[in-house]
Amino acid sequence: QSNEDVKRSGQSKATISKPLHCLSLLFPRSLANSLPGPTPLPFLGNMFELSQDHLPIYLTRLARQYGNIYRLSCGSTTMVFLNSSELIREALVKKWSDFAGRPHSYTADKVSGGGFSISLGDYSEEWKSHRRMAHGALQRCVAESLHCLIEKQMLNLRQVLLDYNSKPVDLSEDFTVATSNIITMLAFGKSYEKSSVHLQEMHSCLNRIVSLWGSPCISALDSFPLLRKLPNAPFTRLMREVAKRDELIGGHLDELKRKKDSKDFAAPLLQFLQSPEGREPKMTLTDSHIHMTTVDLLIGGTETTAAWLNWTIAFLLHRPEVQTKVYEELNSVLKGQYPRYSDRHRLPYLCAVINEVLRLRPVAPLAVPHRAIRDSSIAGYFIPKNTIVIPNLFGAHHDPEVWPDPYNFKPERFLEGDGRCLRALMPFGGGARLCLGESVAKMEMFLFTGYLLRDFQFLPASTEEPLPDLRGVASVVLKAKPYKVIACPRA
Ligand code: HEM
Repeated sequence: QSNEDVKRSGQSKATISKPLHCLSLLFPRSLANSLPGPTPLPFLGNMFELSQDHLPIYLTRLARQYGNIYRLSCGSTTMVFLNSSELIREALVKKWSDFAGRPHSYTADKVSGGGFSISLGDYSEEWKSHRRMAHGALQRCVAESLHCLIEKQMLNLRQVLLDYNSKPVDLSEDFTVATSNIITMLAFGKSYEKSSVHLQEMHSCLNRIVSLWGSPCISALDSFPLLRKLPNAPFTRLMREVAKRDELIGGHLDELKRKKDSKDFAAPLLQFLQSPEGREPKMTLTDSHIHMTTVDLLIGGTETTAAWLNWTIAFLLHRPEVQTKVYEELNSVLKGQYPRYSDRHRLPYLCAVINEVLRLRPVAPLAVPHRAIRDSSIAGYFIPKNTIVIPNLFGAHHDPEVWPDPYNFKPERFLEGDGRCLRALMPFGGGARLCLGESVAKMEMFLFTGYLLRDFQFLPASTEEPLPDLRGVASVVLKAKPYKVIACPRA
């Protein structure tokens, strides 16, 4: 523990009110009490801090006060927040086997199909084999069919934008349709129009699950078990949506099963998941595994990349000269052709823009909570088994020690220096729980921006309206607030 940290935790103690401090001493706190952090209230802990409107920004501010590692509690649960790439790397990468668990929680069990989910499932031999098989299948999709699927979706999206005829429109739903179609093509061999009732039903169901699950009246059930005995309308709604999700996805998978041996069976993910080459010893993927893999990929792979694309356009509206520079680079390198993923090394400025948007708006700003599966340590602090560890990726990406002028959009920072910036960028987390769809997302981001910026100039909706809000709305995914834009076809 550095002198600086000791000083910070001392300052924090001095600022809390005396009666509150005395009260808090009456209640034992479990975790390494040496960790700094705001004083928890009896019973409630730091509920006030945890229910802040834009949690990633608030947590980042706390890091300036308490240091890059601090603790907050909710009921009897203590959470450790990591706010720098160095600390996140120490926990998730260097000590990956200590922090690869997921918290056991009442509500996660209810939404994760009895523990078959990759994203919410705890670390175990079965989980490892399941994840390896899903990863292998996804990598084969990336190598064999993804490029072509993305190109097709980009040409569809191009037509949709041309049909808008330079009218100001909110493109977020069109981006979601494109990213969702890539996953549904991989998983079910199907794509949908924006107007499809089926697509809308699936999206609204998955979105409602994510937003209901993140709501305080539902998370409170994890920390305060007594509340589970009381009626809870949002929780009943959540369970209804989970049942609907399972019915929708189960319907698709049953249809694929029936078609399996027919000529029109085209669902690469399922094919690879069930192929003998990808099989793990001592592991048979059941229907429940396949069902939850599909749910994981649909949830993980739709809103994330779509939200990132929406942020990119928002930043480019604020900085038109960056848009011009990307266009000039595309033109001079590709001479009018569409980019291929293999062109990325020849388009450094475009890649720098992609990375800078990922830095400023990591779309999964607090990743997914980790759990210490054995006693360990971070930055010299003792971290007991079962402690919940939350990587604040947003905070790490705004750490002034690493990123000069951290709140400013400056793609150039990725072109300068010795690669330190790339090492500190962690939008996909790291270690055993690294985002399963990282390679899918990277190809999508590159081709989406390359295609769109080659064909269109994005202009503000009008001179009177303000430019898009860059603060956004933070839930599990960090999204831009709705805004309109003109997609003007390039000559
Ligand atoms: C810009 C796009 C994306 C970003 C920034 C992103 C970021 C993340 C992050 C931060 C995590 C949590 C890592 C942790 O627990 O420490 C995660 C997990 C995950 N992501 Fe992504 N993601 C993106 C796109 C995708 C896509 C396209 C897919 C699927 C095709 C996907 C599937 C998943 C899955 C299944 C997990 C859970 C992994 C596990 O628990 O082992 N993500 N992602």
